Amino acid sequence: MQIKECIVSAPGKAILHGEHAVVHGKVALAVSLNLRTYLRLQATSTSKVCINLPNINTFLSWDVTALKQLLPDSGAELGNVNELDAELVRMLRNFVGVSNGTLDTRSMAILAFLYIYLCVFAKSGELPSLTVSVWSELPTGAGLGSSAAYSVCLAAAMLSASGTIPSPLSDQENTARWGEVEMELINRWAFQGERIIHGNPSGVDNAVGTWGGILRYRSGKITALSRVPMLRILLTNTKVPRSTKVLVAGVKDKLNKFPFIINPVLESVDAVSCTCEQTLTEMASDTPTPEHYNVLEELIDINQHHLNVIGVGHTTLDTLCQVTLARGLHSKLTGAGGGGCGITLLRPETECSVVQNTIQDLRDCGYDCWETRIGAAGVQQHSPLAVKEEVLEVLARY
Ligand SMILES: Nc1ncnc2c1ncn2[C@@H]1O[C@H](COP(=O)(O)OP(=O)(O)O)[C@@H](O)[C@H]1O
Ligand SMILES: C[C@@](O)(CCOP(=O)(O)O)CC(=O)O
Ligand SMILES: [Mg+2]
Repeated sequence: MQIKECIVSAPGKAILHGEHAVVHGKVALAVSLNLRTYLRLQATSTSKVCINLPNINTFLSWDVTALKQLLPDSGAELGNVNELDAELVRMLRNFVGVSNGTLDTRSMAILAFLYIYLCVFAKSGELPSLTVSVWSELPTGAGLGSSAAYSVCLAAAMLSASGTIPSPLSDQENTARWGEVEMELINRWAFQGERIIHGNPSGVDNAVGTWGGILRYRSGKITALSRVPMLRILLTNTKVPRSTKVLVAGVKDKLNKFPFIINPVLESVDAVSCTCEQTLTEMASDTPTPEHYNVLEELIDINQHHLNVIGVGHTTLDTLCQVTLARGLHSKLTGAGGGGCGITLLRPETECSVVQNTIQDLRDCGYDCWETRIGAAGVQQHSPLAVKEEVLEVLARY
């Protein structure tokens, strides 16, 4: 088989409103970030499959012959793109030696890689030897969708390398995007990767990683919001580690235990997302007014309280809210919570000195804090010429 080498990237995301509620069929609004995960796939003649994941200090390889033994004898279809093949996941767990229910970050990343590799290449008839290296600008496990960006890159690279989807790069272009049909397929395989890492993902993160921009997401229905004002957002990483899988499972337990208490909270989060969407649409079609920003701030405060009610807050996130409020700015957690990252809305009239002082206050708390640009492009393929030198250097190191 002729393996097509490639470099792909996908963005991280911030959820404006609707995290957790979206897992239970409610609306979420999410934006892509200008922080990306990059993956380089190279063909080799070593008869080995190698994976290099420097962000999580994981470097492994397997003989292709050993991996072939995981394929069904009968030539039966392996891993349907629309559902997770539980038997294959069980075999892979045995193969890499992890127990069911493990939360070990490395194991999840490896399982997702092997699962997508086996399913995609088994369909194309042959398991090739190759080396995959992944490097991300995103903090891992901090609420900015690193797992989804990783899964989107895995899906795009393997579908492209196997020839399942064509390369979008032309001679004149150094960076290009796939068409709708290919992106749909990338998104579906990425969702299976997210399932392995998260347990029960809503699919919003991989949708943003694939399409980029600003999306409304509900039960698999993705709507791109084309008319939105340019929002200025501060991102703060409390650096408290947490696992999306554990937090999502915790909300489910609470919902099962107190359905009449938690369901109305999730309904209210849904209404917050819808009101935010309406406000953003109004702001884009008219000149944004201070009153619009007051509404956005109130929605942030309401949602942050709701997220505390459903048990995904953290004292460091409370501190983030208090510190920014002391400077007149409103914050909420973003992603799964329990630590990780929060977002702070900046108003157009917020003075530069206020932003700088807020960033310093948050850094004094031991947090990372920076202003971000939202709405970056979704999954892309790059020629080496189009990749920043420092990223290429890390990818080429292994
Ligand atoms: N660059 C990366 N390299 C390897 N694995 C990654 C990378 N980024 C994310 N992952 C996988 O995703 C997991 C983090 O996912 P998650 O808990 O959902 O946090 P988040 O998606 O908010 O960053 C990691 O433990 C790892 O398994
Ligand atoms: C909590 C949730 O809504 C978002 C999780 O995002 P992250 O993995 O924390 O970046 C889960 C999901 O939508 O699958
Ligand atoms: Mg995640």
